[in-house]
Amino acid sequence: MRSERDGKKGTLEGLAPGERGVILRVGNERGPVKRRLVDMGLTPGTEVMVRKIAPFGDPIEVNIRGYELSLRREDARQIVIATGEEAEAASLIRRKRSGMVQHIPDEETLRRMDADHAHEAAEHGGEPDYASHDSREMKLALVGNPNCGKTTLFNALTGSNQYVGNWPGVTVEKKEGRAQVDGKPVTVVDLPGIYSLSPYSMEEIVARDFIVGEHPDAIINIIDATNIERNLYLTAQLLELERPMVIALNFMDEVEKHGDRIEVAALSRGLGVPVIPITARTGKNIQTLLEVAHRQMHVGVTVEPDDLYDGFTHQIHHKMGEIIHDKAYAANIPAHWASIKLLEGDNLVEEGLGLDGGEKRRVEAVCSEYEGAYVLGDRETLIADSRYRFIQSVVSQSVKKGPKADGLTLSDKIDAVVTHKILAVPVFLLMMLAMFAITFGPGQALSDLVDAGISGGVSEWVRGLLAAAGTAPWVESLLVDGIIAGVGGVLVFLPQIAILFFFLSFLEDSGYMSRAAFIMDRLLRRFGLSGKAFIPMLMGFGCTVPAVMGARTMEHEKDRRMTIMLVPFMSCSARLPVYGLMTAAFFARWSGLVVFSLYLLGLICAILSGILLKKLVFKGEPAAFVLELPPYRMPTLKNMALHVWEKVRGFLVKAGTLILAMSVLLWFLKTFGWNGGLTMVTDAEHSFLGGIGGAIAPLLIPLGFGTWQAAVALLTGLIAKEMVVSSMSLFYGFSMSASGATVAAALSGTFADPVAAYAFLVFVLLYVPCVAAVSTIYREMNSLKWTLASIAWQLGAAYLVSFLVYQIGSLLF
Ligand SMILES: Nc1nc2c(ncn2[C@@H]2O[C@H](COP(=O)(O)OP(=O)(O)OP(=O)(O)O)[C@@H](O)[C@H]2O)c(=O)[nH]1
Ligand SMILES: [Mg+2]
Repeated sequence: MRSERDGKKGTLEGLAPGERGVILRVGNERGPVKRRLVDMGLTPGTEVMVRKIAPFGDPIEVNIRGYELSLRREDARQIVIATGEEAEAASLIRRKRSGMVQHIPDEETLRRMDADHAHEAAEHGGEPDYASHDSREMKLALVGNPNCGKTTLFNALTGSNQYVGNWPGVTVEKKEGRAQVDGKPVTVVDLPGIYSLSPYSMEEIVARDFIVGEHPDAIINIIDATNIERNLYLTAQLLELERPMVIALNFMDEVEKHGDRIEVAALSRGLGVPVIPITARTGKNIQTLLEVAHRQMHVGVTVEPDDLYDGFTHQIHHKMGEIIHDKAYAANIPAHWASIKLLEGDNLVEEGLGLDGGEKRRVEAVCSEYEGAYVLGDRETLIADSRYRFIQSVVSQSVKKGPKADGLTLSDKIDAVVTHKILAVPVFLLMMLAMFAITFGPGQALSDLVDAGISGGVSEWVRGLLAAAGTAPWVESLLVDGIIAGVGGVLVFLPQIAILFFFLSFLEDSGYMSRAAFIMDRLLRRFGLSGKAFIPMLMGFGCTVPAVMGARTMEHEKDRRMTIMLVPFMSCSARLPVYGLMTAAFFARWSGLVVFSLYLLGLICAILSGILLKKLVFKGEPAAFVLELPPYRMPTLKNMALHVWEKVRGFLVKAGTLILAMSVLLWFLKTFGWNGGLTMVTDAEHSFLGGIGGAIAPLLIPLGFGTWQAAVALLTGLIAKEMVVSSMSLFYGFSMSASGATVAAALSGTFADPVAAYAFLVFVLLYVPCVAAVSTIYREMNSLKWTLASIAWQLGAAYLVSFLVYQIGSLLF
């Protein structure tokens, strides 16, 4: 019998935490999962180590090429590995074999290639077009892997405040901004992150279409210097585009902290493009970067990407070029790149070129020749391998890893708890509980202070002023009962909203989001979603609009639609004022717990909907789950303050515009009615609102709050959820500094008991989010049918669940 040390062959799935192996083969069939694995560095010959196994035994987290990646067991099963001596033997054989089959082009071929290149350059105008460059504003594209700091750099260059977070997939659409270089303005374009130029998900397609289709004048390729090998894989593909390019070596602060050394000059020599070390977070060296990028735009193409491949790949690539070269120029697709993409089997490029039958057959023949010559794998892996070997040769000459920090890194220590196989889920729930307890505990006290200020101070002051001026009673009513009650009623919740966003932004900036996806994958997969869906769901605690857009990172269209259907159930911050008002009135001592139960209920409804939708509509296999887990980073105060401020500002603007206007409108509709003509009514029940609300109210009786006030409040909530609070304070005219008991007494007309109040909260939690969210859903779904379906689903869920809550609750309490 052989001992463990002798090594064994098996799949990655079989490794225990801490075990290492060398990849022999990745998958049998070509497909998106396999391509993604290969793009992310899982190529034959690479060492992998299993780091962790998620709660419930799936997915697993591996370390590959110096970074952490999570993948499912079923995908890990496709990866054949060897361990111990077996691994050494395997890599020896591999080296020999690949040496054996390497064809070095002979002198004659090389000469012919050179001549071709010269010919090509002359024919298609290799000279840069200075005149046209000077007459229009030039465009610089920021391109790089997800989470490598593109947006941070974008913000530093353009002075913008675009969203930055420590997880892959923050940016999902392209954004333009302006920067100055040599006194001239240039346009800088921030793009979603990509791992390769073979896109999978919607936001990645945006990036590739821009880079390849819209011809930016130069590319700034940002590289995470702490993870250079994997990042350079995209660089290799960008070099294939033969565009003016400069490399921004980001995260230099972390490199220095780790004690690594990067020979920038050697790296630049190896890659054939300028490399500028920067720290995007502090803005260090970014002006130099901009100047070099600008120079590159004028210099034009500076690289000869043929060096990227081994001799045989080079030769095959050349053959491919001969077949498609004219078509590529006609289709305005870079020929060198198109040839290599065809060899990799990229369908999008194949369609774009519009090859005829004969050409397709010749392309196939070349591909077969390529695959046939190697014993090691299919063309996709072969090309990736070729690129990675080039990268390794460059990296080995330019990067010196510092003395490895012995023992566990900080990230490991945090992960030991946060992704622990038993503790992970309780830790998540505890974190949420703490977040809501603080928001609704001490946060509530802060709100009360503001509250006292507004109602005690402002209202009384305005009342006094108006009385002194002797204005008509309706003016006082409009100002005090309409505007101050409506807008002020919402404004008092500002501190709580700020606190909630402070916590959310801490989670987003720290690196927890990817871990949450890692922990939840197994659970979410039950209803056919990947753990990635959990990221948009968590974002939904902030605001539904960006969360719905965040679903773009889902690889399958089905998954994306389903995620969009679920996200509105997550309780957004606009619902917070409603919780604040009602819990203070009806659940004084238990308000934190009651609110937590609502957040949890939203989550549960999302998951239950997922299970149902999966059974009914979105049948099929869940998409792959391959997700990078970035190291934890201490969130910067500046970034968090910025997030909070953006939200607070948005909230203030909303209060000053939408909510103000709506409050005036509501006041009007509540104060006047139609009685043969426009008349001021004494009893609001006879007002316009009373009429509208009264028509809907009977529907709400089974839910416990069948009054016109509740009906109207819910209607106005469609405009913005905060309006529910404005409406209530408008209708019941309770003073805002009133104690919970007084408010409860005022509201007792609608809510006979806490059960009815809770049912109302449940309805507010689950029913259709605001118009802004619905219009985002419409845009992202790009279908009226789906938008209506989503509205109907949410209304149905809200009605059903609050019905159950009220009916069952009334029996129990
Ligand atoms: N220490 C350090 N952190 C940085 C630096 N640049 C960016 N970060 C952090 O890295 C994380 C990712 O930054 P982003 O700018 O959102 O990255 P991105 O490339 O736009 O990511 P996606 O939009 O997801 O593709 C954030 O937590 C940043 O604060 C840097 O130079 N040093
Ligand atoms: Mg970004």
